[in-house]
Amino acid sequence: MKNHPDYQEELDRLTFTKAYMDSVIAAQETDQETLKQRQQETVEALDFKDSSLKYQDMLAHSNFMKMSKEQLENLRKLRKKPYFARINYHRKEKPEEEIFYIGKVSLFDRETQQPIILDWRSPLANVYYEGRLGDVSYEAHGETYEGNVSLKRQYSIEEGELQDFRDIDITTKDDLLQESLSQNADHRLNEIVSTIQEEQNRVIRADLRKPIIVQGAAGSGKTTIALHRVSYFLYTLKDIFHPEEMLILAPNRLFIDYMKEVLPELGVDKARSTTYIDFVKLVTKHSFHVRTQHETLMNVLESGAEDDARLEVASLKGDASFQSILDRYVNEMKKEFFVEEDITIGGFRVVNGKKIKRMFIEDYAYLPFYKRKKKIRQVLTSDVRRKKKVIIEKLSKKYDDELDKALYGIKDADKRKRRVTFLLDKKEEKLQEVEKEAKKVVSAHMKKFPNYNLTQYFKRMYQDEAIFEKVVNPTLSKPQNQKLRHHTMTNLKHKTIDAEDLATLLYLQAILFGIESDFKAKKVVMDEAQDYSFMEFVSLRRALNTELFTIVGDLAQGIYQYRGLPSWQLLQNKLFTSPNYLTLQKTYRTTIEIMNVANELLNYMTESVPKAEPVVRHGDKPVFYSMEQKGWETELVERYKSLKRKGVKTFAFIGKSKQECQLIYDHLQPFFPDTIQLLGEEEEMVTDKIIVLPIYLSKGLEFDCVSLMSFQEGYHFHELDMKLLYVAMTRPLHYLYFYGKQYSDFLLDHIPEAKYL
Ligand SMILES: Nc1ncnc2c1ncn2[C@@H]1O[C@H](COP(=O)(O)OP(=O)(O)OP(=O)(O)O)[C@@H](O)[C@H]1O
Repeated sequence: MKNHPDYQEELDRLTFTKAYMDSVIAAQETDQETLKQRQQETVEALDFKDSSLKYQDMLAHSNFMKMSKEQLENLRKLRKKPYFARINYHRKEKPEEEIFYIGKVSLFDRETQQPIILDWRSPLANVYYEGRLGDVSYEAHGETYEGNVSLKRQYSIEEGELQDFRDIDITTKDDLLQESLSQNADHRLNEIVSTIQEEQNRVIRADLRKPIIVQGAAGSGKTTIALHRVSYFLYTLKDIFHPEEMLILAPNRLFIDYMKEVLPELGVDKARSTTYIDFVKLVTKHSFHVRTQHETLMNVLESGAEDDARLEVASLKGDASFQSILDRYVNEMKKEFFVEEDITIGGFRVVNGKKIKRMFIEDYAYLPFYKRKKKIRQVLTSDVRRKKKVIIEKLSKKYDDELDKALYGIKDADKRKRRVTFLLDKKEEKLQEVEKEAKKVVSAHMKKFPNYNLTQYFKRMYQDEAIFEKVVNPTLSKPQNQKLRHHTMTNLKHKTIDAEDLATLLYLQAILFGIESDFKAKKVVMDEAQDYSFMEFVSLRRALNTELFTIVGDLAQGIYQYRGLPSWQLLQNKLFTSPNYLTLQKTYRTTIEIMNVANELLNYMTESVPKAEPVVRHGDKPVFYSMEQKGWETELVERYKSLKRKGVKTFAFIGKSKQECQLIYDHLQPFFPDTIQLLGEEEEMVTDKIIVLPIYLSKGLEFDCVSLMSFQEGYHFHELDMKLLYVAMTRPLHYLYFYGKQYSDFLLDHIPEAKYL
């Protein structure tokens, strides 16, 4: 690097950038006098010549910047690595080529508006990610700018010191990517802004106003890219969207913790990240116990009862056809709001019943039913108040006229007195009656409207046989009907619902009661999206009333296939108007040797998902170790120690089910007394421990070395087991081992022998 002709220039640039950052940081912290003095010192310390004047100027401007605390904090962090790339770009309209340095956030010279660092999310930075050298164009503010890139350079900067830099051209492979992939996993998502690849960049920057569905192979960067898209979204639409309006849905809390590590870096930590189960609980405030899809999966795996009615019912409740059942139910419930009686006070009609019904059906049709009810109450209250005044005036006038008549028309004093007293009393009584009636009439009328809560609505759908039959019959067969009702009613006796009922709750909540504005996300990101049922998508779409979904998943990893999405087409055809659909085929996590084995399983799956293409990185072939051999545990310990010595950091023992994991833990704990952790759903991973976890919890995670273990539960040659195995096999970065009784425990008998040892 030191012999490179640009070495000095690069060194100077880094020194200047750091000095500039220091000035900006100091400007926020220090008083102006001290600042001037400090700047003077910094300028004197900079000994590069040509551009020093320009730099001095820039430094002098740095104190005008006003920054938020957060920006300042970011700047401090970034000082260690201000930028990671540079482009030399000649825009057609400009007289000469310009140099741009690209980093995680932008920094501008206040006076000239020239970028000192260009944000990776800015339109111009797209040029770095897309294509290679030569003619390129980029879009900003609806305009296309043509130009030419003559240089793309990557930097490796550590603790503020330039370690290395190299140029990318058509022939050189992406060294930085290779280097980054060869590192160890430390239970967190890596920083990848500097190595985002072209196909990934397309996902990040795809039209932000449209929903996007991404089918991506295991390890293709779906999670990472989805989060970068969030960051890009917030940057590009910062004036319109706030991070709080963003909802990120992940499969479990463990995964959320894992994601959160990367969120602050991307500036999206204020987004709400949660699971679908927790989100529905928050929004609907239901108090049922939820039997999760994970529990169901475990039951299936541990009891082998795959034709369980529970699975069939879950599949029915998640299916697209269930929406018509719910719509029919909602329609039935709607009829109860058609209250058509007039409102009268003192015998006068004050509101026409037809008008009240019309308010519900037409005027407030855009509102949820109970919000309409509330509006109607408001309108009726004000109508009654207004009309009451008129009635009182009319009545008063009527009695006053009669009084006049009595006073001036009745000659007999006694008669007159009686008549006047009578009229005065009558007037008083009538007016009081009107006042009294007016006070109560609206409340009394509103009682004619239904008044149930969400739980009651949910129960009623199943408990009221006539309604149930009416709404379900057109869609389901008799036996399906019976199973659905029987299963749900049994659940309800135990105050329990299935995870698949949550979509019903959210759907009903949205239509009947509406969603509190605090929970109304405008943009939704769904990871591991293949595991959501169609109705879960429908319920979110309906509840949040937005099309802005980023949906990433992999059908080959659909281990909840009894309820999950059968294809992405369903979303494309039935849920969104014209979503973008993109695929990510290259896989970055694991080595060619491991992927070669995992890819074999895809041949046997019913979904036609393309095979993952590993980025060129070789490693050891996966190895099978027999548990029949005496002393295999001691060998395992030795293997572990040797890998540790080699610098391998994270290890996982993965079992098919929770039960299997308990066996793994119990058996191996004596061999790793202080270094093994059996992971539960609510627990955090302890650093430096070997993690024992079931496949469903390993989703989305990665480890340097993964050992699949089968004490009791082997994998069978059918769809679910192949998917489970595929998920497990694609977790390691570097090493994959199988520990079992025979090769067939891991379906290795269906995989060419040459691919493993
Ligand atoms: N462009 C990239 N540069 C460097 N590393 C990358 C890049 N893209 C992805 N990776 C790395 O590849 C690994 C897999 O990424 P990620 O977990 O986002 O993939 P995924 O598609 O969600 O995987 P899975 O579906 O198997 O859970 C991570 O370690 C990530 O940092």
